[in-house]
Amino acid sequence: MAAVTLRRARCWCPSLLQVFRFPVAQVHLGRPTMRASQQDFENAMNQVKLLKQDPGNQVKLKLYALYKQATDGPCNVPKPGVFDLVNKAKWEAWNSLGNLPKETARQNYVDLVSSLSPSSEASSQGKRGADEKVQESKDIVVTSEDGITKIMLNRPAKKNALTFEMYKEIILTLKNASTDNSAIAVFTGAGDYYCSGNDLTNFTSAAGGMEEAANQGAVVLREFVNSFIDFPKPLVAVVNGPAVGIAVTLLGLFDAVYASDKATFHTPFSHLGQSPEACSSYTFPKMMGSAKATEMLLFGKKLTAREAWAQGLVSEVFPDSTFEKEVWTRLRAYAKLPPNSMRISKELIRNNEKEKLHAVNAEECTTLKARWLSEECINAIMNFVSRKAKL
Ligand SMILES: CCCCCC/C=C/C(=O)SCCNC(=O)CCNC(=O)[C@H](O)C(C)(C)COP(=O)(O)OP(=O)(O)OC[C@H]1O[C@@H](n2cnc3c(N)ncnc32)[C@H](O)[C@@H]1OP(=O)(O)O
Repeated sequence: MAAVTLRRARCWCPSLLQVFRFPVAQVHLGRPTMRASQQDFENAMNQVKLLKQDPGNQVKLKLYALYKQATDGPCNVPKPGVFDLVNKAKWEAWNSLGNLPKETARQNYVDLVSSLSPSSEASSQGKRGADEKVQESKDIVVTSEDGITKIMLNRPAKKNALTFEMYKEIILTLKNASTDNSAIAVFTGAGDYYCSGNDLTNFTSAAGGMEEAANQGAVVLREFVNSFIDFPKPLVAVVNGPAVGIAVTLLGLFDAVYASDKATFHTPFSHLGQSPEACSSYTFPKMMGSAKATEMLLFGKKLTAREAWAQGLVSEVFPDSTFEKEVWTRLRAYAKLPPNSMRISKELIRNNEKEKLHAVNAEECTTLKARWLSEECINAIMNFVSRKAKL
């Protein structure tokens, strides 16, 4: 009979652990099996504690599921309720293993941990060093050259989805850029996406539960959007690929938007049980008329770059093959224009509706806070999370 002592792991980011408190166990299961032995299993559990980098919620879910299957066998406990987000995701991950034999689960656990082990971390870091990409690990890369502050969303493996930390970093970056020596500020994305919008695990991985996360989310979002409303210099988006959610709605607060013809613009708020943000409930109908804004903001119609141009959301579309070269050449020329003149002209344009934009932002944040706690939204987010958990 197995004797299992549960305790909490102390590794990676504490807030993530609070979410997926998968047990690190001292397990005595008796005889070793033909494949991964009990000792291998225990070693793997210890290795997990030594990981320097958070492997992400999906991997943690997988580890949790394999651990439970290896120790308790197939999942036969009741499914947690719809509002018990974390336990429901864990249950789904475990349940998805069906009747996988304990020995196989144990072997899979050992294999998974070994793929995350410090030696593989070290070798991948070594590769990065050889490429001299010093800032590779940062999610927001800020550079300043030729009068341009370039703000690159740099989380390509997650399609540049925005974490809470990234929102906060961007607020600070814009604050710095508003007083630095550059003439203009430019946002772009690393990899094939511009940005896939809000990281949908922001809420499932919040330490203090959904209500606390919704409160904090609304405060951060309001400040985040305010920093775009108030940014004093020309703000340009170089949309290198698909944009989703808040990455699209924010564009209504930019001064110019240049898009590759591979870019798409998608705001699936109703699909997510959410509502528009970044002042788009005001800027989109004003820009494209209410019929077209409804198709995007209520029905989640995805636009091509050319359609977005036709609606006034995009300034100009470029062939992907020449996009980077053409756009940056142009931006370098714009950045040589007299900066004070550009700043004053922007102020004239923006001052006409700054007050209105702040009021809209406040109302949208209040509305969203309630949406995040709704069953429609919670279900949509959990569907996304659990879809991945089953991979
Ligand atoms: C302070 C809080 C403010 C909140 C403001 C409110 C903002 C609202 C919004 O922005 S709503 C929009 C939210 N975004 C989405 O709904 C997009 C969700 N993602 C997807 O639908 C797809 O991932 C995709 C279409 C962007 C890309 O699909 P595909 O090409 O098939 O790639 P993958 O799905 O395999 O994605 C690769 C990898 O990235 C992870 N990922 C992508 N987008 C997100 C995201 N928005 N949140 C979290 N994770 C994301 C995805 O899970 C994969 O990870 P994995 O490799 O499985 O670990």
